[in-house]
Amino acid sequence: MQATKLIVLTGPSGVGKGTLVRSLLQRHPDLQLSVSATTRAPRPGEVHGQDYWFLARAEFKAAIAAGELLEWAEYAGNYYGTPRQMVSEQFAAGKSVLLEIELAGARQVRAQYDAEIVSIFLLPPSLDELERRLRDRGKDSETAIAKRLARAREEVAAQHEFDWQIINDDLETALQQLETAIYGATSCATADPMSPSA
Ligand SMILES: Nc1nc2c(ncn2[C@@H]2O[C@H](COP(=O)(O)OP(=O)(O)O)[C@@H](O)[C@H]2O)c(=O)[nH]1
Ligand SMILES: Nc1ncnc2c1ncn2[C@@H]1O[C@H](COP(=O)(O)OP(=O)(O)O)[C@@H](O)[C@H]1O
Repeated sequence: MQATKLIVLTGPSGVGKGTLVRSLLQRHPDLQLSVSATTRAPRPGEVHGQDYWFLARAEFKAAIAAGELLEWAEYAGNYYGTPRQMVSEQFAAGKSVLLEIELAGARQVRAQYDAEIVSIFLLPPSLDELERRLRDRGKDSETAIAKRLARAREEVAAQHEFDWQIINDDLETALQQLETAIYGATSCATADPMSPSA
């Protein structure tokens, strides 16, 4: 029986957070992924309410004013935030919730909760490889890629604020290390992440 936790996964755009989270949720259906709100336009194939709650800027600002967001931040020209309600409901039901959010949001969450948080920073093998992944993904404009890479440098510099740092080089290895961070070493004897700093 696992204790209820708030799992915060952060890392530069293109590092592979979404890819790893999809595999993690398949292997651990008990885990609840928080669906964020954003003012970013949907990418082809993204579904409202599933990938994000896609809001107009005025709607997003109204949600902030009404205190509906647990945290929020501006990223590459758009707003992103975690709706508070889903997290509270799942927590009340004894379920662990996974937030896939950027650095400023992760800091806000850490300021509100303490003991029950597991914070994880996902790193690329190199910044060159990060750029390659962003380009190969083919979902962002050149301007958007440039903004994401600039932000990546700032985010990587803050990696030690997090309990765990995991390098997403080999996907399966990173997934196993993620499982160790969340569920403990007994569920996965092969992982060897850096030890928690907190
Ligand atoms: N603070 C915060 N950041 C978020 C939230 N949802 C997504 N993000 C982050 O916003 C950044 C941009 O997300 P997105 O436009 O989907 O690009 P992608 O991560 O490259 O696919 C990523 O670093 C996400 O982790 C949220 O609710 N709050
Ligand atoms: N370990 C990995 N090795 C090589 N490519 C990867 C790896 N993990 C993810 N990718 C690829 O990198 C790109 C960005 O991954 P994505 O999950 O969208 O990142 P994020 O959600 O962090 O922005 C995708 O094309 C994905 O297939």
